[in-house]
Amino acid sequence: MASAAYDDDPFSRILKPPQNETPGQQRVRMEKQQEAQRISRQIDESILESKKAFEKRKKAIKILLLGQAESGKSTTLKNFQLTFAPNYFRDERRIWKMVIQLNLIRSVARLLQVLQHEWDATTTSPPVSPGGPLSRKPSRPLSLGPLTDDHRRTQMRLSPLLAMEAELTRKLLPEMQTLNKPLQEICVRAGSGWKGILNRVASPDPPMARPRSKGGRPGSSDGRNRADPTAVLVACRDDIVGLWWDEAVQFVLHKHGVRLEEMPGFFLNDVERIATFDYEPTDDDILRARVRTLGVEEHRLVMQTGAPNFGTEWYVYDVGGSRIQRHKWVPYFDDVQAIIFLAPMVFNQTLEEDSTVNRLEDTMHLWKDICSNSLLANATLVLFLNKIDILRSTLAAGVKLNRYVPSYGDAPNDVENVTRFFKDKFRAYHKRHSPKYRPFFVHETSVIDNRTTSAIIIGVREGILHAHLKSMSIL
Ligand SMILES: Nc1nc2c(ncn2[C@@H]2O[C@H](COP(=O)(O)OP(=O)(O)OP(=O)(O)O)[C@@H](O)[C@H]2O)c(=O)[nH]1
Ligand SMILES: [Mg+2]
Repeated sequence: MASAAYDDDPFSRILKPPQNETPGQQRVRMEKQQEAQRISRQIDESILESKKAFEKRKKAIKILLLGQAESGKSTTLKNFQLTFAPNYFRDERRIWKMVIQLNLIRSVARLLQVLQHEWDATTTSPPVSPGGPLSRKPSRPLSLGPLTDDHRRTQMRLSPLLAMEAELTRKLLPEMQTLNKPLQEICVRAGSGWKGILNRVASPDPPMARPRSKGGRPGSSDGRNRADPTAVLVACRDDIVGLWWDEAVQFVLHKHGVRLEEMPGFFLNDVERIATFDYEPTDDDILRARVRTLGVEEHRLVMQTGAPNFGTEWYVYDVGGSRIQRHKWVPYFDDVQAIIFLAPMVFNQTLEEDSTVNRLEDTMHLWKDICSNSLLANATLVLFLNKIDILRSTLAAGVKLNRYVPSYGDAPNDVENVTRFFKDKFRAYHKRHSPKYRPFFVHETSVIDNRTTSAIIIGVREGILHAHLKSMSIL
């Protein structure tokens, strides 16, 4: 009977013990069978786990941060992290310290570049001397412009900083060597483990490198240890401070229309605090640090509130905003509940990737595309009119909006009127181009200010949760 059953069932035939099996062979066969069963159970369990994770993820709320490059997407993500996990950056300060140092070095490099342009341009111009701390000493000018040979000497003393920038960028971003463009920003490819790389490069300062006194020059005879950005920055601190606050230098920057304070990752006002051996970035510093995003990064956040089993898990997707990055956004469109769109209120600048396109014009086009996209028809759109602080300082500096946007006409050139003007424009596009009705949510933000941004984010979270529950007919 047993033999007939084995012959009928193909599985049983496979498992059928061979004829004349010895007890030893039987033991080995049984052990193999048990091992096979254990592996099969393991596979079943992992399939179940993945299914559970998939279901959980389907229930999770997904937010996509969109907007052009430098609009403030990654900074908004940092605000989410700080709002829902106040100690988020505690263990990352060393990494951010290096980013901030590189941001600072980049500003110095840009400053020196402008001075060089001035030297190149003024060799035949009549001298202009607005004076200033560096130009008070009598010295023979090398050029006929406002800059003296004191400025030249400072420029030469700062050259180790530039060498350091090139060296660090090479270490951090080997792929950028091929681009070979001067003054490039630090950028990170999503999922490249960039924090790990930075952590390895940002080795702690050796104890022997600490100065005996403030501003000492340790590490080598002139203190400019080529491998340590902290030591080089400390050694260059007084020169950077002197140059940045020098009246002649400010005059040249103004003359060339360069507002370094509007550059991403601007830390020149904080050199005395940052260029020290004991510097540790604050959360505010980290919010202002600039790292360009390439690709799409997924960040999981777990929140304390929400309906039981619902609304506690959020995924925030941070994307690269430059034009060549935007096609990578689309695969995320059909699975998100909400978009936070960052529209920087910078009306007098052009895109870095295309200097013929005004930033605000690009933002308006992008907003129109997002509003009209049918894959996003059910998503809640939240608009952040960001960089309000920069708008304020631009208007205060006397820059007229109607020079860039003639339709603004003769309305007052102040923050209140300008903001209202843009709000109305964005609202009109939203109404006209959305495939079906949806409410218009807008906030004026300056996402480098965590206190006000946190309050906005908490409100946005409630709004998104509410809309999501409603769409699932839970409310
Ligand atoms: N002053 C000011 N600076 C801001 C504001 N929002 C962002 N920034 C700064 O602008 C720079 C660019 O911000 P990011 O958040 O990196 O921009 P992004 O949209 O992620 O840019 P990509 O990654 O290139 O797409 C950073 O140095 C920020 O600190 C703001 O409201 N005011
Ligand atoms: Mg970014």
